[in-house]
Amino acid sequence: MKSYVVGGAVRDALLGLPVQDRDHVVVGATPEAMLAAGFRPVGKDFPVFLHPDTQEEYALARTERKTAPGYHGFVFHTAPDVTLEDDLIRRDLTINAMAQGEDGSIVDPYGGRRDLDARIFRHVSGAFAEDPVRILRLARFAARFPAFTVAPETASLMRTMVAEGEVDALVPERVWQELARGLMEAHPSRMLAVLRDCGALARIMPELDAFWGAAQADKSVHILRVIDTAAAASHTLAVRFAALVQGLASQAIGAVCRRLKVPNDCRDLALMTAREQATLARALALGPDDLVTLCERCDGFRKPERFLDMLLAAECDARARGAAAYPQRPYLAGALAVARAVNAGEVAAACGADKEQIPAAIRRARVAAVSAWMEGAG
Ligand SMILES: Nc1ccn([C@@H]2O[C@H](COP(=O)(O)OP(=O)(O)OP(=O)(O)O)[C@@H](O)[C@H]2O)c(=O)n1
Repeated sequence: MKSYVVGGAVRDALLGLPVQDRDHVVVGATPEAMLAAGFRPVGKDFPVFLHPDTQEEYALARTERKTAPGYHGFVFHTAPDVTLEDDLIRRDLTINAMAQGEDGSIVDPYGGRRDLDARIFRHVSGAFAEDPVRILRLARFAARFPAFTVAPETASLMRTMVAEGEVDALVPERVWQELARGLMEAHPSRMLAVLRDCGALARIMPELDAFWGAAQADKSVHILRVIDTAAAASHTLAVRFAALVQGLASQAIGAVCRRLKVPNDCRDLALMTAREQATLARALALGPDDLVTLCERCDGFRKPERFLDMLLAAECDARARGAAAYPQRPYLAGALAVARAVNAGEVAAACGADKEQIPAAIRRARVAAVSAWMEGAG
């Protein structure tokens, strides 16, 4: 039996990047031999084992064949006569289809090194088309490695796959998982551009895809800028998602979130940011009463972090439009802090037995505090 490091670990090492996880392929072994060597079985779908000491994953070399649409329609074949080349040819991209032997030598039957040097995403074989997740993976890799371009034959294959409905067969969880990972990369705009080019964006998020319509050409340029602005500021996933979709109507955001099963925190922040856009734009002109109303409407007293996240997402939009600064953010954060500092317990106690008066009294105290703060600041 022989084992090799494969996939992302080889790619990243050759790119001079830190290697996170090392996956291994084992050739010439059987499950029984792995167990006898002390490996622990983990694979439900595939024969995968954990190394007894390093806990790294070792998979038996396998071939795969698609039998039905969607993510689960695969049968795999594993046997001691499945070669390393057999295993590598079923993989997605040439840059992910290299292996490294225990002696350090690189096994590269499909031109991965050449494509890595030329910064090209190229599919290894027709097997790429058997797994539509790979379209999303490629788009996500584009967000991570922005200098790479898509090989013309791979771009063409992806367009065919999309046209044949492959992307529609993906489960929402899987789509969101890849999108979310891509949004967290350094250049998410590249992911959107790749998805747009192959037609997948129109299937996954037609609401955003419409921004590329002729009359709206500058809108697409803007969202690409917004999302990269959010990434450059290292914002959280929720902020990045809100930054991305804030230009959509609430209904459209709701539709995207339902379709992709977007987590609640991302959805809620996106809806709130879109809803408050106009108010945030004129925040500096709001009076104390309106400022407190805004904080209340956004549930800022109970969820101040989300309020601040909304300001971050809105700031990305302003900066992507060329604003050198976004004074609304410190201003509204300041107003919320002052209003939150009002001791609601004390105000309530001062109301005595008249409990119905409490909410109005707390509100008055908050407005008074914000008003005093504005005078002090002004
Ligand atoms: N749909 C998929 C998923 C994975 N792979 C192969 O399995 C390897 C490991 O997959 P994974 O760990 O998901 O990705 P990495 O390439 O390691 O990338 P990342 O750095 O994002 O983990 C990939 O390199 C690729 O060879 C594939 O061909 N098709």
